[in-house]
Amino acid sequence: MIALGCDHGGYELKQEIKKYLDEKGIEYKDYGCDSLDSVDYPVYAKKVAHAILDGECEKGILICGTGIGISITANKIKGIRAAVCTDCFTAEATRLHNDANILALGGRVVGPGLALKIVDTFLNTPFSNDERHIRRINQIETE
Ligand SMILES: O=C[C@H](O)[C@H](O)[C@H](O)COP(=O)(O)O
Repeated sequence: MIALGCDHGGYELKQEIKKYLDEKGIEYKDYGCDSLDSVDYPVYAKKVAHAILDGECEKGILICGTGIGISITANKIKGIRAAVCTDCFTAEATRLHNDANILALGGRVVGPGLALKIVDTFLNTPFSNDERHIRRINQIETE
């Protein structure tokens, strides 16, 4: 199950991502927002982060205008590793190396074509389980 969340700056891209996940038969839960009306991104970052930490969802996708505010918020929560990605290389690397559990996207930065490829890469790349990456992730968690 994938947790989705956005603010008004990410709403349109979230709709595209939902269509894509429907086509692929990937289950998701949408934690809002539900329109283009102006809202505060921390609300949705926290909902998605807690859905992952509570075990309701395995991974999350958060979208705001840039992906930055929403990822900063999510990364304040222990156990969350949110990565802003604007390309597929980074999306793959953050799964392999950082075991990122949230993909953050900028609805005002990436177009839907690229965004869907980034989503696909993020969701389909497993963590490497490499000892050096586990060691480093553990150092993040103990800070
Ligand atoms: O990092 C923050 C996000 O990009 C927000 O989506 C953005 O700040 C919203 O801006 P505005 O309220 O001007 O639409």
